Amino acid sequence: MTLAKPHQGKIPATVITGFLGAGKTTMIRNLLQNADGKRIALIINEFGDLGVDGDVLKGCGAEACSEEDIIELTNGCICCTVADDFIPTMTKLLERENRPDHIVIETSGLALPQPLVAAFNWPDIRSEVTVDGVVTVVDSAAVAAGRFADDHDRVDALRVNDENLDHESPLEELFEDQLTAADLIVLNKTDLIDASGLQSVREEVASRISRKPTMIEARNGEVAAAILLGLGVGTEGEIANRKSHHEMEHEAGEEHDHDEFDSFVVELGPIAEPAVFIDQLKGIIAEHDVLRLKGFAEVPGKPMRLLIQAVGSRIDQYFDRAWTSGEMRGTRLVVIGLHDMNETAVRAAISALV
Ligand SMILES: Nc1nc2c(ncn2[C@@H]2O[C@H](COP(=O)(O)OP(=O)(O)OP(=O)(O)O)[C@@H](O)[C@H]2O)c(=O)[nH]1
Repeated sequence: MTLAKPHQGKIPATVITGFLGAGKTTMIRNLLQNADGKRIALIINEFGDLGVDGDVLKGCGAEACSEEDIIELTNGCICCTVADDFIPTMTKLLERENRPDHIVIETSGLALPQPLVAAFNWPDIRSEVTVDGVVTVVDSAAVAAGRFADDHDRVDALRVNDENLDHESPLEELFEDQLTAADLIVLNKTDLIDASGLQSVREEVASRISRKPTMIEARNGEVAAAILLGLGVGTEGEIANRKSHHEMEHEAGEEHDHDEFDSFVVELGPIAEPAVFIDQLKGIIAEHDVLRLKGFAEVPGKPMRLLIQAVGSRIDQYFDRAWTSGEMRGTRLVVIGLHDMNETAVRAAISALV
């Protein structure tokens, strides 16, 4: 007698999480371009108002995922809008005649994966979909630089202004919460550190979780589709044992929110000298400890728009596609930082560059 597998017939869903700029969108883009014939539906959740990730992925031209299979959830972090946004989106997706082979969900870099994974236990979802696995992408260079460990001074400073701030460093906590949820950890950006740095990153990551999920290394999120989409875990059944700091605090009567982080959009005119602009932007990011900055710029005389991606003060830029005829040209950048970031000063400094 063969026993039916518990997940048989259900659509597998992979949850991709990881801190701001770790390389989630890059990994998904690579996945869509190498999806081994699978039809993938993509749900993208982003912190910040510009929808840059969705735009990057829609532009990647992969057959595995047509534009109508890319659904953007922009109404805040997915972990806080599960009932209002995520469940109705999933229900609609499941009602489609032409169902996907696999669902991939990119959480915002600030989201806690736990409430999202727990939502797969809702009866209407559970009967149709299972969580194949949670993949946590790690920016190895940021870990090696102490991004998630050494901001205790900053937290102490924040605490002086906000006596309700009872957590350890918000970055450190979030980093641990995203690792705690993982079935697979991808140590990304290995091109930016050497072998001994990478070994320290492995040790640091391992020290922050009690379970031992598989860790693999990657550059530019290049991980085979068979690995990413073949974990077969059924994580919804295990997530109750992978509690986040926030869930533990919630059980103690505290609410969860994202007040520790802030984002805003800066709109500018054309950028005449991109190289000079980027160079000066680096200085502003470092001075104000901006965590993430991304968006598109208009360069006079160029038919293409310039994609600008900053993670800390490391900035990538390239012309990603031509402006379309109906599109409003201009420069729009989303800026994300901790809630004590001085928005007025950052806005003024960036605006003064043009
Ligand atoms: N050097 C290097 N850069 C990388 C690698 N992976 C991604 N990047 C760059 O890092 C930046 C952020 O990558 P994304 O894929 O947008 O990161 P993300 O996790 O989706 O970011 P958020 O959605 O904002 O949280 C981009 O400029 C990427 O090109 C890598 O392995 N090495």
